[in-house]
Amino acid sequence: MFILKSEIQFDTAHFLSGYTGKCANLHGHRYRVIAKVASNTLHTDGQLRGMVEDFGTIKQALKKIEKLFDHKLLIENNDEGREVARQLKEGPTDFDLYMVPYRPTAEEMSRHIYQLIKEMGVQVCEVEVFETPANSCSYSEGPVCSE
Ligand SMILES: Nc1nc2c(c(=O)[nH]1)N=C([C@H](O)[C@H](O)COP(=O)(O)OP(=O)(O)OP(=O)(O)O)CN2
Ligand SMILES: [Zn+2]
Repeated sequence: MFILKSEIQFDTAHFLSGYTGKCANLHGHRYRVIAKVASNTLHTDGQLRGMVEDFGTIKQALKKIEKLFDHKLLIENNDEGREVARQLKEGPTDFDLYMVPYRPTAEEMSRHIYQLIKEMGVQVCEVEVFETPANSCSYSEGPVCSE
C-alpha cells in the first residue's frame, strides 16, 4: 500500500456554542490539516507514471481549503451562533465570519474537509485535523488508509 500525505496549516478562530469552560470564549488555533491518498497500485504510463496521484493535485485542493478557512471566524449556524454573529456585525469591524452547519470541533472540521476534498475529485482516504500540536481528529469513510 502506498500512502501519500500532504499538509496545510491555517489560522482560524472559532466559537463553540454551548461549551462551558475556557473554550467557551472566542479563540483561535493554528490548525494543521493532513490529507492522505492511498493506493495499492501506481499509474503505469503517462504523466502520472510511478505515482499514486500528483502531489500538485492534492496541494491544489488543500490550497482551496486553506483559502476557505484561513483568518476566518467559524460560527455554528444555530440560534446562539447567529446571535453572536449579529452582535459582531453590529460593530464597526467587518469580521470575516464563516457560518457552518455544525459545531466547529476538530471532529466536524475533519469530516467537512474530507468531503470538500472528495468533491474536488481527489480520492482522499483520511483527513486529520490538529487543533493543537497534541490534539487531533482523523476522519475517514470505510476502511482507513492502511487497511
Ligand atoms: N473532542 C474535542 N474536544 C475539544 C475540542 C474539539 O474540537 N474536539 N475543542 C476544544 C476547544 O477548541 C479548545 O480550544 C481546545 O483547547 P484545549 O483542549 O484546552 O487545548 P490546549 O492545548 O489549548 O490546552 P491547554 O490546557 O491550554 O494547554 C475543547 N475540546
Ligand atoms: Zn478551540
